[in-house]
Amino acid sequence: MAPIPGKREKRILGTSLKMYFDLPDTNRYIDSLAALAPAAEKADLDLFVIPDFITVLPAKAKLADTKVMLGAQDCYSEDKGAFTGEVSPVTLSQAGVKVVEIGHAERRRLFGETDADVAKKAAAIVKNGMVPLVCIGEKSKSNIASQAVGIAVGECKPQIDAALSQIPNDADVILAYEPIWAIGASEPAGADHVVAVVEALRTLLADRSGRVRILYGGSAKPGIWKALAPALDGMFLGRFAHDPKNVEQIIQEMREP
Ligand SMILES: O=C[C@H](O)COP(=O)(O)O
Repeated sequence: MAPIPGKREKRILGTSLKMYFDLPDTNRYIDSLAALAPAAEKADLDLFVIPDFITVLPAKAKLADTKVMLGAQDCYSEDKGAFTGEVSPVTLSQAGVKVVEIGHAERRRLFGETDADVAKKAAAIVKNGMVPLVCIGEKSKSNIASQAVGIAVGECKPQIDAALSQIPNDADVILAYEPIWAIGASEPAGADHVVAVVEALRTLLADRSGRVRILYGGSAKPGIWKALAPALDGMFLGRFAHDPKNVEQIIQEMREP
């Protein structure tokens, strides 16, 4: 069903733990996030957490009595076969994963993930009943503010086109707009830039009938949501979620007025 003009999607907040925590720390972290589930529900917010593969199953057990969605940091594009070291989307789905992150800047840069890989993985994720969380973003920061939005949209468009090319028009998708220069930085991208880019990206998505939610990621932290809220559906946290108090604070900031 096409979105009703002016109607906002349910807000969504989540974090990827990347490879920051060891096993005991990840388990402790999942416990603390589970404890925030009632606050997220009260704020009418979807909350998700993406641990490493090893912790997916214990995390599923810890989150069983909550509505916190479980994610995975990657998956392979085939369901089964001779693909040593890869993780099947079938297995992830069976393990309780609802959201699978693909195309993160670190995977593109360090592990050679391409737009074509992202497209195949998105198809496999949707086929297995999960939602692709597709990371997009421009590589460099333009010094000329008036050109920065156009450059960003120009780099994000082929990433989006590829990710959506192999999935049905009515499939739900989450996009995480993460300017690469803002990932792992001390400060997030400026809200004016993010809002302008995301508004432009939404016009490219107008023909989709499935639910599209767009998150901001890249040094996202407490205090920035209000300025992003007019254009964004949520935030994708990294390091600044490591202290659960920050997540708690952001949940409060994201409550509908
Ligand atoms: O997956 C999360 C993003 O890459 C942002 O990470 P960061 O907030 O640590 O920069």
